[in-house]
Amino acid sequence: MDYKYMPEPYKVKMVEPLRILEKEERLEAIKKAGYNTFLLNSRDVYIDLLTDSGTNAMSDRQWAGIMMGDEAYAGSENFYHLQETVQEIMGLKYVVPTHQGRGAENILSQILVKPGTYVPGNMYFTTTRAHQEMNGGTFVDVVIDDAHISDKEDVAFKGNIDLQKYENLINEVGAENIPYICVGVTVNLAGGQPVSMKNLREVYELSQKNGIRVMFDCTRYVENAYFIKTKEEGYQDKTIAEIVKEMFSYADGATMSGKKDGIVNIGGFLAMNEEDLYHKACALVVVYEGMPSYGGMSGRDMEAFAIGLKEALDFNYIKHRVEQVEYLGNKLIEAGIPIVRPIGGHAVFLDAKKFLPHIPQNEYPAQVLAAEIYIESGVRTMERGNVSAGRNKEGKEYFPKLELVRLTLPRRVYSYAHLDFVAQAIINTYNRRDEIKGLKFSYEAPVLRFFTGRFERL
Ligand SMILES: Cc1ncc(COP(=O)(O)O)c(C=O)c1O
Ligand SMILES: N[C@@H](Cc1ccc(O)cc1)C(=O)O
Repeated sequence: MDYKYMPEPYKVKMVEPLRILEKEERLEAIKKAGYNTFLLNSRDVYIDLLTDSGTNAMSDRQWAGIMMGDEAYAGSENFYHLQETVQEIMGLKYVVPTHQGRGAENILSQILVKPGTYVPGNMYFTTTRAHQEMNGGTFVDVVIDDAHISDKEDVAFKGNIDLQKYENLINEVGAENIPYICVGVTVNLAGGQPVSMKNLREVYELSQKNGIRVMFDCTRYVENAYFIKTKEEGYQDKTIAEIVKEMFSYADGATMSGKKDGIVNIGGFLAMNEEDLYHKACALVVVYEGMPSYGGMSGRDMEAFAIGLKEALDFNYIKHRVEQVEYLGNKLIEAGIPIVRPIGGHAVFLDAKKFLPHIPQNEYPAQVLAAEIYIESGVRTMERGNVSAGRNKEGKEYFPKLELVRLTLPRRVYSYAHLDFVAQAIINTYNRRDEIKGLKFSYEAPVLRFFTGRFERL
C-alpha cells in the first residue's frame, strides 16, 4: 500500500516519560543556560531536536547485544564482530575503534595533517576542522557554490565537491601538500545534503591521478545512499547495501561517528585500506582511546554498534527516517517558513537570516532563534551559524553565508504527532518574530565556542 510518508517500521516496547514545563519556567531555564540550548538540562526539554548524535532508540536486537558484551581488556569478541561488519559493509580493510567520531578525527589529523598542509572538504564541520587546524593544517572549502545558498532547491546533490575548485587548489599548493580530501557523506552543515555517486567517482579519479587520499566522513553514509537511490539515475533498483559498497569503492578510508548511522548512543571508528596508516593509527589509539580492540568503547557498545550498522541498511528503516524529516520540512514550507531546500537527511534547517532579517549576523540571529523556540514550546534546537563557525586564525568571526537553526531528528524516537507540535512551535515563533532581539557573548571559549558560550540579551 502506498503512503505519502512512511509510517513507523517498528512498534514501541518501552517509553521514556517527558516533562513539559510552564512558559515562565522555560524562560528561567534558558536565561540560566545563558541563552545557549547546549547548556539546558535535558529534563527541562520536551522535544529534543538538538542533535541526532547518540540520541537514537536502539532496537530489541541491539539491547540483546548489550547483554553479550565481552568486557575483556584485549581481544574482545565484540570488536571482531564490529570489525567484520565494517569490512563487510564498507569493504575497508582495517578498522581502528574510537569512542566517537572526533576521536577518529584526532588520530587521522595527528598522523596526516602537518603545519603548512591543506585539507580540502565539502564544507567544514566544527570538530573536523578544529583537529585539522590544531595540527597546523588549513581547511579549504571545495563544496559547490550552491551549497551555500539556502533556498537553491533545484540541486539534487548539494553536497557535491566542485572539481574545479579542488583542481585549482592542487595547482596552487601542490598535491604533496594535500594529505587527503575529506568528503562528508552527507554534508551536515549544508543541511544534510548528499553527494552523488558520479561526484564521488570523479573526486576519486582526480585524487588518484594526483596521489591524494580520499577520506570519507561517513557519519551519515546511509542517508547519502538513500538519496542516491531515490535521486540519481541508474540506482533505483540497487539495494542500499550495494550503493554503500560502491560509494566506499571511491574512498581510501573513513572516519565515522557511530552515534548517527550506527544507531547507537556512543562509538566511532577510523578505517582505511593502507597498512602503514593503520599501524600509525594503532600506535596513537592506545594513547588517546584505549587498546586497538576497544578504542574507548565497552564490549557491549561495540556489539550494539555492529548490530546497528546492519539494521541501518534496511530500506524501510532509512525511508522512514528521511521521510520524517521531509514531513516536518514540508509542514514548514507550507506555512511559509524559510528553510534550507532541498530538505536534507537528518534535519530541517531554518534560515535565520530570513526568519529574523532585522537582526544582524554579529548579533547572532540563529542563536536567539533557537532560544526563542525553546521559550515558545520546550523544543530544543541548535544554532548552526556565526556562533558555530567561530573565529579564524586572526581572531575574526567567519560570518558564514548560512545562518541556520537545526531541527535534528533522532532516529526512531519521535512520532509524526511530535513533529506536528514542533511545526506549530516554529509557526508561533515566526508570528512574533518582530519582537525578537539579538544577543551578545558574555562568555566565549577559544575553540568550539558554541558548546559552552553564554549570552545576554541586547
Ligand atoms: C559530519 C560529522 N562529522 C563528525 C562528527 C563528530 O562526531 P562525534 O560527535 O561522534 O565526535 C559529527 C558530529 O559530531 C558530524 O556530524
Ligand atoms: N555531530 C553531532 C554532535 C555535534 C554537534 C555540534 C557540533 O558542532 C559538533 C558535534 C551533531 O552534528 O549534532
